[in-house]
Order: sequence, then structure tokens, then C-alpha cells
Amino acid sequence: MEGVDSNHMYGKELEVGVRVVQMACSLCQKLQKGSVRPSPEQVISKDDDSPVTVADWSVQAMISWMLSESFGRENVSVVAEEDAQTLSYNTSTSLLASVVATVNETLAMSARFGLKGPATPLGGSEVLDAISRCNSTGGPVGRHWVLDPVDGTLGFVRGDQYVVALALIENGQVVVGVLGCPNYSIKKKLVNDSSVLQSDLWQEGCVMYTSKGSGQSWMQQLVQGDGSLEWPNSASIIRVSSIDNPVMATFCEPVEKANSNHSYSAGIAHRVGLRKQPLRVYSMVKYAAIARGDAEIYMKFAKAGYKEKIWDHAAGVVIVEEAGGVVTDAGGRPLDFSKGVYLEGLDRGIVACSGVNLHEKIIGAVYASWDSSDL
Ligand SMILES: Nc1ncnc2c1ncn2[C@@H]1O[C@H](COP(=O)(O)O)[C@@H](OP(=O)(O)O)[C@H]1O
Ligand SMILES: [Mg+2]
Repeated sequence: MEGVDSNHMYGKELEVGVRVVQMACSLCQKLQKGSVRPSPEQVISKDDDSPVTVADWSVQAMISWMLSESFGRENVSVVAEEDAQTLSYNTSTSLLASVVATVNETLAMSARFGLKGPATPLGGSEVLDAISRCNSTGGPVGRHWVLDPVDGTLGFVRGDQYVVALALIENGQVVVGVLGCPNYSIKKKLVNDSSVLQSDLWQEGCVMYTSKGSGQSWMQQLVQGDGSLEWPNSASIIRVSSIDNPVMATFCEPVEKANSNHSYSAGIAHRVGLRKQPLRVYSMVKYAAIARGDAEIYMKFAKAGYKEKIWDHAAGVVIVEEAGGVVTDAGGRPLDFSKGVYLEGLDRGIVACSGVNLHEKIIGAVYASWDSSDL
């Protein structure tokens, strides 16, 4: 029951990745708990209408700074969701001050997570610089970290599921994946009733991680209260579900209709004989649910023209694969992380399954039904 140690390939990258994601989860929980939960005016709408909060910027700044410290600034290329533009406006002084305070409060706890923080607190320009350094566009050559500081920002704002997702891509392949799931308890299963996800589960979240080729994915508890992170640690190995009968299988999909066509996935579900109601969950927690066997299928069919970004999938895909699952586009081909910020060439949608039998059935149903759909 021991997690990977530093002799393992990508050992240092994985170790630093888990430590910073644990720290980021702690940051998010502090913001989400009680009084400092973002009020509506603290949730800013981006150009694509998706929300961004102090948590998104603070996590990105903190992780960017830590990666630079750990691996050397000149060696670190980060592809991440946020930029520093809004925060740099003259009208954003108080927003920037909140981000700087949050980042410094978190960095001050570095030792508990086995990391070294700055000698003196970071100033505004250092925080802005750490955020804007994450402007790499990735690509087929070299090492690129891929970060979604808060995936499922809507879930975060609503006190529901969200994740901190960090991955490392090397020469176009995802080689390390870390998913911090602050509201996804190690013990409790996901249910459709979001009222069960309220405050009693805070502090019981988990972090999942893997490195490519290890043949295993791990799960550990979030560091609690004033606790500290041990490494190597007592993480548990997680495996996908062994259910391959569609009648018994659970499928999950995005909560938001705008992000995936619910009626098309319902048609696929009917065709392959799935009986259970879909489990609608925000964020990459859907990948986490497949990896640890809480669900068997994840389907996402975005509107034509929407281009999936690598940070919304990289960490989840490698964790599901190493836990024994299969992830492809809806045409059955592997996702291509080598083309830059987007999953270029993605065929119709994304299908993640606990095993090949269910996966073949879903892909077959897509081929059989696509032409008669309005997608
Ligand atoms: N129109 C759209 N279609 C599909 N996915 C979208 C979308 N608009 C945003 N998304 C992505 O869907 C993610 C949320 O996933 P889900 O719907 O599964 O919870 C968002 O991540 P962020 O919350 O990090 O912006 C965003 O990247
Ligand atoms: Mg996202």
C-alpha cells in the first residue's frame, strides 16, 4: 500500500506534482469554506462566458511558482487555463490584492507539504509574472506541464465538485497525471443529489495520481487540518470497475447541457442497454470516478465547433488508463496531446470506459447513430 517512490521514472515530477496539488486543494478549501466562499461579484465572467475566481488565479500562480522553484525557471514550460490580463487592469487592484494574499498565505504553509516557500512574501508583480509565465502552447517536442487550476469552476462556485488538474506531457505523451478532488471523499460514492456534497464532506477529499507505464494509479487523502504530507506515503492503489454488463453500468456526463448533448448520450445509453440514470458531475471528477470504480462510462459530446483543451483531459486520461480503463475519442482513436493547446482532430466526442467491452459497445453505438443525430 505504498505510493511510487522517487526511484520511479518521473519520480521527482510526480512527487512535486502531488505536493503542489495537495497545497492547491488546501487553498481552494479555505476559499470555499464558510465566509470566504466567492460572492457573485467575485466571480468574473471570461470572454467565453465561463467563470473565473480568486481560486483559479491563486492556484495557477502558486503552482507555477513552485514548479519554477523545483525544476528551474528556464526548464519549466506550463500550458494553463488562466492569463493575468484581467488582474493587471487598474480597476482590479482589490482582486489582485486578494490573489496575492491567498498565494502568500498558501506558500507560508509550504513546509507542511514538504516544499520550500519564498524567503519573503511575493509581491503583486511576482504573482502576475507567475501567472503569465504559463503561456506555453505545448506541442510535440519536449516537456510541458499542463494545468487547469480549477476545473469545473461552476462546481467550485456552487460548493459542488471541482478539481485541480496537473499533468506532464513529454514528447506529446501524457506521462504524469495528478487530480486533486477536494469534495470527492475517499469513502463516499458520488450521487446525483448534490445536497450530499455539502460541508460534512469538506476536508475528506482525495488526490489521485499516476505516471505512465507504472500500471497503477493511486489515491490518497487530502492533508487534514494542520497535518503534513508524508512521501512515500500510504496511498492506495485504485482500479477501474470490473462491471462490463451494460445493465449494471453507470455512466457519467457533464452537469451543464451546454457542455455535452444530454439527449444524444441518452440515445447511446438506450442503444447499448444502460439502465441507470446518468450521474451528472462537474469537472474531471468524472475521470476520477471511472479510475476508482465508482462509474463505468464517461461520455462527452460537445457542440460542433467546440475545441477541447488539453488541460481538461490530460491528467484524467492517464489516471484512468493506468487504473485499467480505456479513453478515446468517439471514433475510437486515442486523444492526441501533441498538437498544442487543443485536442486537434478529435472525432465527435470523448468516451472513457472501465474496460474494452463497454468501450466497444459505446463506440459502436456512436457509429450506428451519428448520421441520424442532429450533431
Ligand atoms: N461549450 C462547451 N462545450 C464543452 N465544454 C466546455 C464548453 N465550455 C466550457 N467547457 C469546458 O468544460 C469544463 C467543465 O467541464 P464539465 O462540464 O465536465 O464540468 C470547463 O472547464 P473550467 O470549469 O475549468 O472552465 C471548460 O473547459
Ligand atoms: Mg477546465
